[in-house]
Amino acid sequence: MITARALTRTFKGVPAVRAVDLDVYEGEICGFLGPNGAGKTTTLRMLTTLLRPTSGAATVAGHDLVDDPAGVRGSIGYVAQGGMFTPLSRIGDELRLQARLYGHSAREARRRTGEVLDRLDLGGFEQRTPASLSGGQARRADLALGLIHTPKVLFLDEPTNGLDPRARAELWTYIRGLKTTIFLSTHYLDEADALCDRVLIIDGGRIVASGSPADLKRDHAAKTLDEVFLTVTGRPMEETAA
Ligand SMILES: Nc1ncnc2c1ncn2[C@@H]1O[C@H](COP(=O)(O)OP(=O)(O)OP(=O)(O)O)[C@@H](O)[C@H]1O
Repeated sequence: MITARALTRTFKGVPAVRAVDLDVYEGEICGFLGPNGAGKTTTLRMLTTLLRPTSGAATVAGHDLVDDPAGVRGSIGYVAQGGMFTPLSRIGDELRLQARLYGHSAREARRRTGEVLDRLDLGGFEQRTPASLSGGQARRADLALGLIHTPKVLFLDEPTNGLDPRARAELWTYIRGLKTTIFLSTHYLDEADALCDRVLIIDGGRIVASGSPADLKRDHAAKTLDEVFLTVTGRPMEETAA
């Protein structure tokens, strides 16, 4: 569903992402981990067509990132950090608007809005504003917005950031239940372990480890992904977190 080969981005000659190769397969949840400044957001922004690669190539859902950015955009959902809704909008209005922007009729937009809210246990929340939701509900509403056009690949940037441990674990259940290909960045190693089929660790703009959580732990003789992270980056995740 996603392939990248030697994907590179420099800012004024300074490399942020260096020759990254990655493959994400249909239906899997792939976690993208790394310290602050490692290149996660830059990679995510390239794969979602928000930033042009300096060199290298990638396809998302079969569409070339550079030659067919519109094809990529039509096939993906992107849930950015920090809330997706306009503060004073009603949840239902914004979802319907988003569906219309993807070309659906008013009737189909209503149907999709109801369906996606039900799927995320937000039935009855159509008239609510984002400010009236709990942190976990707000993140679920963000997921709903990312899913309204039934994307083939969903990109999630730190989906559980700022949630308490219980709300995070609850959101994992919803994310698992989406049954679509998901590429998510996180700095929670327990999250990657619990949620992801496969994990990529990026450091200094390069992929320094990849594999299923179980394989990574076995290969590095580690009990936890924290230990794997320490081995491959040379420092614990907590030290690198903002
Ligand atoms: N627009 C930009 N101009 C110049 N440098 C940039 C720009 N965007 C990112 N960088 C640099 O590229 C490197 C990678 O940044 P990026 O935001 O991709 O890291 P990250 O892994 O997402 O970090 P964080 O976890 O802090 O969000 C950093 O050194 C950053 O300062």
